[in-house]
Amino acid sequence: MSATSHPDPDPDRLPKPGATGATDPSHGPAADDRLLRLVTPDRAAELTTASLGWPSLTLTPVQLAELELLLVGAFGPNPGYPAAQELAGVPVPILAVPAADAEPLAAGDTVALRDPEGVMIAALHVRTLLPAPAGSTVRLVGTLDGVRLPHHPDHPALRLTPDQLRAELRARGWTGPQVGAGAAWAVWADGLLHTADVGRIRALTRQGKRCVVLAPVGGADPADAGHHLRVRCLQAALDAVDAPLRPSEATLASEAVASDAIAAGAAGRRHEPGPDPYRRPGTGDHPPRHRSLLVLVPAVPSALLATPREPGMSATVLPPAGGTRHPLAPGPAGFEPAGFEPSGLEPSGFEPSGLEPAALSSAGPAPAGVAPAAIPLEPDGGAAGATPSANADAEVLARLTAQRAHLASSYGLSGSLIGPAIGAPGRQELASLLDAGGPIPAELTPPAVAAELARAIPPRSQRGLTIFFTGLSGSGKSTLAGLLVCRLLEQGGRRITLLDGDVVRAHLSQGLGFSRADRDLNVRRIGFVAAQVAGAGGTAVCAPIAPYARVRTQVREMVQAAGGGFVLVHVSTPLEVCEARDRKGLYAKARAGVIPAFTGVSDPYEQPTDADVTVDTAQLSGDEAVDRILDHLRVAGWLTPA
Ligand SMILES: Nc1ncnc2c1ncn2[C@@H]1O[C@H](COP(=O)(O)OS(=O)(=O)O)[C@@H](OP(=O)(O)O)[C@H]1O
Ligand SMILES: Nc1ncnc2c1ncn2[C@@H]1O[C@H](COP(=O)(O)OP(=O)(O)O)[C@@H](O)[C@H]1O
Repeated sequence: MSATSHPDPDPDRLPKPGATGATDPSHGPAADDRLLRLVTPDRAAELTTASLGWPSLTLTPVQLAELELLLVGAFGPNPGYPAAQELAGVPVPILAVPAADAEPLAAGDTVALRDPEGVMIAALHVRTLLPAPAGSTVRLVGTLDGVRLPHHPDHPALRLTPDQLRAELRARGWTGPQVGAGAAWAVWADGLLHTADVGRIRALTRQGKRCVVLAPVGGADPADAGHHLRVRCLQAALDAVDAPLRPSEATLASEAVASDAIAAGAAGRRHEPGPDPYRRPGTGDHPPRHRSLLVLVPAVPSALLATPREPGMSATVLPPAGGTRHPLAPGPAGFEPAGFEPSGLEPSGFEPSGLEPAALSSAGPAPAGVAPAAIPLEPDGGAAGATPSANADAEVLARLTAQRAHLASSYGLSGSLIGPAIGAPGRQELASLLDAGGPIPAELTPPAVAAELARAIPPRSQRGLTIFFTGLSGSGKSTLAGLLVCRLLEQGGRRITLLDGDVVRAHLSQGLGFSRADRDLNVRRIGFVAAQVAGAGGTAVCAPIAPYARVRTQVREMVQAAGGGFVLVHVSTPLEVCEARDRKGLYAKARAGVIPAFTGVSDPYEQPTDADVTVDTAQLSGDEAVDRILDHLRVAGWLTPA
């Protein structure tokens, strides 16, 4: 999407990240790599003891990732949560808490910042609290004492701090005396790397550059299969970088060279001829396994940079950002912004960077926020597929670009490619191919990446599924669900779990009533079980009233996040018909006021606007209604044709 080189910082004002003295990074291990902002073990023990008397803040996964970025020095050698949200054009992490939770805090307090398991990561010495204009959150501003880095059980070999990456670059000889001459570039991979991206990396290596693929994984859940799938796919793509170039790739690679040349022109520098890019590893003096390197960084991935959203979008070349300027350079003495506005780094649907209020607790873990979707493909759309307006996108992109360019510079890299390459497939394009179980052409994604995706995401006909009926009492949900289950079992091929409304209430939701809160809890429980069933490859058929749209949407998202498909069936039988049937006599009791809050009579039913199938049993027989549902399942690929 954009290519930037990192010009030298203004030496009078802003130190290059990590630099504490003038050194040539190509000259062996240096004393200048001291970005890590952790206190000594003795001081950490002192802080841990003292923290027993402090208030605690349990950070969300995203806040934890942003704190990690601060502690590894990605925003400069003297981090903290500054009063300004953006310094030298680079957005910096902020820490926001609900206003009510911040009430007991005052300037001068120290707060223990903890991970979701209650382990203290840092001590925050609060300098000031800045109320948000909306009044719902408060920003904590202050300095940090880092106690330890957050623990990551996954992929330890791929997680390098800026210091460690700089050392690795030196060890590989991937540093150069000046920008552009053999120095390593960052290729940001917010989603996957496809054939066009591989071509772009090869184009860079043809220019003599080495590439470090920086994969933002901030907030990823190590127990999330999608996160691991993404990393496996990225590794497979790097293998493809070393494979011989196919003719179909050559076009994409030459486009990438042209695009990069524009960026290089904007940066005011010339490309230098590079070594033979097709030399197989192992023939050089210091043969690395790959011509490029994958590093997982605790930046928060952005949907905007994960996949092209429309043809041509990824051709945009932005001018170089002033990303090497030190974002934490002190502003005018006493400067405090008047208020705080959202940093706007993230599009809707992804968790806002640093904006989600943390939960303040005196001890122990608190509920963590939801981490950004790590599953690279959500075939039916969903949170990660949300598309904000074009203007908002442009603003967010500019801020992201500035931040990413700065981060790459912090990691010792001399330029950045940000966003997918021209020709990279969109999420929907890949999802459709995977849904159908068809081959993914090598022109779109390297075969090894396609194989990883296909292994993890089976075609719809073999994928877990939830069929979720909603409708008024007496509309026919149980009858149709029962009939549908029979038909599916007759056909074979799917393992089915029936979660009927009445049965669930007798077991899973025993004791719950019909208040909105109880109904929501009941439906969420059904959704939870359905997600487990579908995630394990089974088929859940659910038939509650589920009168509220919000919870129905949550259930859809839960099931899809578990890797299953979701089909919403609205049984739209009119109230008068349901009431006339009154099989259980409940409508009569509701009209008489004996049963309070009865759906359709004295309690709301929100008509679905997102139903995949709608059937009215006043118009259709049970068999006809089920035929319609089966037709939909076949056309959508959830069932193989009979
Ligand atoms: N106040 C009130 N409102 C609606 N329904 C009521 C109520 N009280 C009892 N019942 C009986 O409970 C069944 C609905 O339970 P659900 O779990 O499907 O409802 S919900 O989704 O939690 O709203 C529903 O069963 P169905 O007729 O199968 O829908 C009713 O028999
Ligand atoms: N076309 C139809 N489809 C489904 N049910 C029908 C139909 N026509 C009449 N009914 C009757 O309507 C009632 C629906 O009850 P039920 O399936 O328990 O609904 P719900 O689960 O939505 O409360 C049953 O008595 C069923 O026999």
